[in-house]
Amino acid sequence: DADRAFVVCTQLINGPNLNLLGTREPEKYGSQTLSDVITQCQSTCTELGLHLETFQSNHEGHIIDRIHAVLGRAQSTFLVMNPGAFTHTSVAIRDAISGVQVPVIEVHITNVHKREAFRHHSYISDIAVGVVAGFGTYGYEAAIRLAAQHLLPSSNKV
Ligand SMILES: O=C(O)[C@]1(O)C=C(c2cccc(Sc3ccccc3)c2)[C@@H](O)[C@H](O)C1
Repeated sequence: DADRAFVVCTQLINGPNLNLLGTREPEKYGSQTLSDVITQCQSTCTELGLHLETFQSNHEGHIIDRIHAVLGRAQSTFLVMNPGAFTHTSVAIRDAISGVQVPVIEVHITNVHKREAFRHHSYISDIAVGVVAGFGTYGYEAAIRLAAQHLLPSSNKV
Protein backbone atom coordinates (compact mmCIF):
# COMPACT_ATOMS: atom_id res chain seq x y z
CA ASP A 1 0.00 0.00 0.00
CA ALA A 2 1.02 3.63 -0.10
CA ASP A 3 2.74 3.39 3.28
CA ARG A 4 5.09 0.75 1.99
CA ALA A 5 6.29 3.16 -0.65
CA PHE A 6 7.68 5.34 2.12
CA VAL A 7 11.30 4.29 2.33
CA VAL A 8 13.31 5.48 5.30
CA CYS A 9 17.03 4.96 5.13
CA THR A 10 19.41 4.95 8.05
CA GLN A 11 22.88 5.99 6.98
CA LEU A 12 25.44 4.73 9.52
CA ILE A 13 28.74 6.55 9.11
CA ASN A 14 31.83 5.77 11.21
CA GLY A 15 35.02 7.78 11.16
CA PRO A 16 38.71 7.10 11.69
CA ASN A 17 40.08 4.12 13.61
CA LEU A 18 36.61 2.63 14.16
CA ASN A 19 37.50 -0.11 11.68
CA LEU A 20 39.74 -1.40 14.50
CA LEU A 21 36.92 -1.42 17.08
CA GLY A 22 37.00 -4.39 19.39
CA THR A 23 40.65 -5.15 18.79
CA ARG A 24 42.16 -2.95 21.54
CA GLU A 25 41.16 -1.00 24.66
CA PRO A 26 38.02 -3.08 25.38
CA GLU A 27 37.74 -1.30 28.71
CA LYS A 28 37.14 1.94 26.79
CA TYR A 29 35.48 0.88 23.53
CA GLY A 30 34.09 -2.53 24.38
CA SER A 31 34.83 -5.84 22.70
CA GLN A 32 32.31 -5.63 19.83
CA THR A 33 33.84 -5.23 16.41
CA LEU A 34 32.46 -2.78 13.85
CA SER A 35 31.02 -5.79 12.07
CA ASP A 36 29.16 -6.76 15.28
CA VAL A 37 27.83 -3.19 15.56
CA ILE A 38 26.58 -3.28 11.97
CA THR A 39 24.88 -6.65 12.51
CA GLN A 40 23.09 -5.26 15.57
CA CYS A 41 22.08 -2.08 13.70
CA GLN A 42 20.73 -4.17 10.83
CA SER A 43 18.63 -6.22 13.25
CA THR A 44 17.24 -3.04 14.84
CA CYS A 45 16.47 -1.49 11.44
CA THR A 46 14.71 -4.65 10.29
CA GLU A 47 12.60 -4.61 13.48
CA LEU A 48 11.68 -0.96 12.86
CA GLY A 49 11.12 -1.34 9.11
CA LEU A 50 14.05 0.87 8.18
CA HIS A 51 16.66 0.42 5.48
CA LEU A 52 20.30 0.54 6.60
CA GLU A 53 23.39 1.59 4.68
CA THR A 54 26.78 1.65 6.37
CA PHE A 55 30.09 3.38 5.70
CA GLN A 56 33.41 3.66 7.52
CA SER A 57 36.46 5.64 6.47
CA ASN A 58 39.69 6.93 7.95
CA HIS A 59 39.71 9.73 5.37
CA GLU A 60 37.91 13.02 5.99
CA GLY A 61 37.20 13.69 2.31
CA HIS A 62 35.71 10.24 1.77
CA ILE A 63 33.35 10.82 4.69
CA ILE A 64 32.36 14.16 3.15
CA ASP A 65 31.75 12.48 -0.23
CA ARG A 66 29.52 9.92 1.52
CA ILE A 67 27.53 12.65 3.29
CA HIS A 68 26.93 14.35 -0.08
CA ALA A 69 25.89 11.00 -1.58
CA VAL A 70 23.06 10.36 0.89
CA LEU A 71 20.98 13.00 -0.84
CA GLY A 72 18.28 11.48 -2.98
CA ARG A 73 18.94 7.92 -1.73
CA ALA A 74 15.52 7.64 -0.17
CA GLN A 75 12.37 9.59 0.47
CA SER A 76 13.56 10.07 4.05
CA THR A 77 17.02 9.64 5.42
CA PHE A 78 18.77 10.24 8.70
CA LEU A 79 22.42 9.91 9.63
CA VAL A 80 23.70 8.03 12.65
CA MET A 81 27.28 9.19 12.80
CA ASN A 82 30.33 8.54 14.94
CA PRO A 83 32.92 10.92 13.46
CA GLY A 84 35.62 9.65 15.85
CA ALA A 85 38.43 12.15 16.26
CA PHE A 86 37.06 14.26 13.38
CA THR A 87 34.31 15.22 15.87
CA HIS A 88 36.80 17.58 17.47
CA THR A 89 38.58 18.86 14.39
CA SER A 90 36.47 18.90 11.26
CA VAL A 91 34.69 22.07 10.17
CA ALA A 92 34.59 20.44 6.72
CA ILE A 93 32.42 17.53 7.94
CA ARG A 94 30.20 20.01 9.82
CA ASP A 95 29.76 22.05 6.64
CA ALA A 96 28.93 18.92 4.61
CA ILE A 97 26.21 17.96 7.12
CA SER A 98 24.78 21.48 7.08
CA GLY A 99 24.86 21.41 3.30
CA VAL A 100 22.74 18.25 2.87
CA GLN A 101 20.18 19.22 5.55
CA VAL A 102 19.65 15.62 6.69
CA PRO A 103 19.03 15.00 10.41
CA VAL A 104 22.06 13.64 12.23
CA ILE A 105 22.33 11.82 15.54
CA GLU A 106 25.91 12.01 16.81
CA VAL A 107 27.13 8.85 18.56
CA HIS A 108 30.18 8.32 20.75
CA ILE A 109 31.00 4.99 22.35
CA THR A 110 32.76 6.76 25.24
CA ASN A 111 31.54 9.71 27.29
CA VAL A 112 33.79 12.28 25.65
CA HIS A 113 33.02 14.76 28.45
CA LYS A 114 34.79 12.51 30.93
CA ARG A 115 37.92 12.34 28.80
CA GLU A 116 40.66 14.75 27.68
CA ALA A 117 39.62 18.38 27.34
CA PHE A 118 40.24 18.37 23.57
CA ARG A 119 37.42 15.79 23.25
CA HIS A 120 34.91 18.03 25.05
CA HIS A 121 34.18 20.16 21.99
CA SER A 122 32.32 18.83 18.96
CA TYR A 123 31.92 20.66 15.65
CA ILE A 124 28.83 18.50 15.05
CA SER A 125 26.73 18.55 18.24
CA ASP A 126 25.03 21.92 17.78
CA ILE A 127 23.81 21.00 14.30
CA ALA A 128 22.84 17.46 15.30
CA VAL A 129 19.33 16.47 16.44
CA GLY A 130 21.03 15.05 19.52
CA VAL A 131 24.02 13.17 20.89
CA VAL A 132 24.34 9.69 22.42
CA ALA A 133 27.64 9.31 24.28
CA GLY A 134 29.02 6.98 26.94
CA PHE A 135 26.79 3.96 26.46
CA GLY A 136 29.28 1.85 24.60
CA THR A 137 28.36 0.40 21.23
CA TYR A 138 24.72 0.18 22.37
CA GLY A 139 24.66 3.90 21.56
CA TYR A 140 24.31 3.06 17.87
CA GLU A 141 21.15 0.98 18.41
CA ALA A 142 19.81 3.61 20.82
CA ALA A 143 20.35 6.33 18.20
CA ILE A 144 18.40 4.36 15.58
CA ARG A 145 15.52 3.80 18.03
CA LEU A 146 15.54 7.47 19.01
CA ALA A 147 15.49 8.49 15.36
CA ALA A 148 12.54 6.19 14.65
CA GLN A 149 10.59 7.72 17.55
CA HIS A 150 11.53 11.34 17.14
CA LEU A 151 12.26 11.89 13.47
CA LEU A 152 9.81 9.71 11.59
CA PRO A 153 6.18 10.59 10.96
CA SER A 154 4.05 8.84 13.53
CA SER A 155 3.30 5.36 12.27
CA ASN A 156 0.16 4.92 14.37
CA LYS A 157 -2.68 5.98 12.12
CA VAL A 158 -5.87 7.08 13.90
O1 LIG B 1 33.86 7.61 21.90
C1 LIG B 1 33.85 7.59 20.63
O2 LIG B 1 33.12 6.85 19.94
C2 LIG B 1 34.83 8.48 19.86
O3 LIG B 1 34.10 9.12 18.80
C3 LIG B 1 35.86 7.62 19.30
C4 LIG B 1 37.21 7.93 19.31
C5 LIG B 1 38.22 6.89 18.98
C6 LIG B 1 39.58 7.14 19.23
C7 LIG B 1 40.52 6.17 18.99
C8 LIG B 1 40.15 4.92 18.47
C9 LIG B 1 38.82 4.71 18.24
S1 LIG B 1 38.23 3.22 17.61
C10 LIG B 1 39.26 2.02 18.27
C11 LIG B 1 38.97 1.49 19.53
C12 LIG B 1 39.77 0.49 20.04
C13 LIG B 1 40.86 0.02 19.32
C14 LIG B 1 41.16 0.57 18.08
C15 LIG B 1 40.37 1.58 17.54
C16 LIG B 1 37.86 5.68 18.48
C17 LIG B 1 37.70 9.27 19.74
O4 LIG B 1 38.59 9.83 18.76
C18 LIG B 1 36.57 10.25 20.00
O5 LIG B 1 37.09 11.34 20.75
C19 LIG B 1 35.43 9.57 20.73
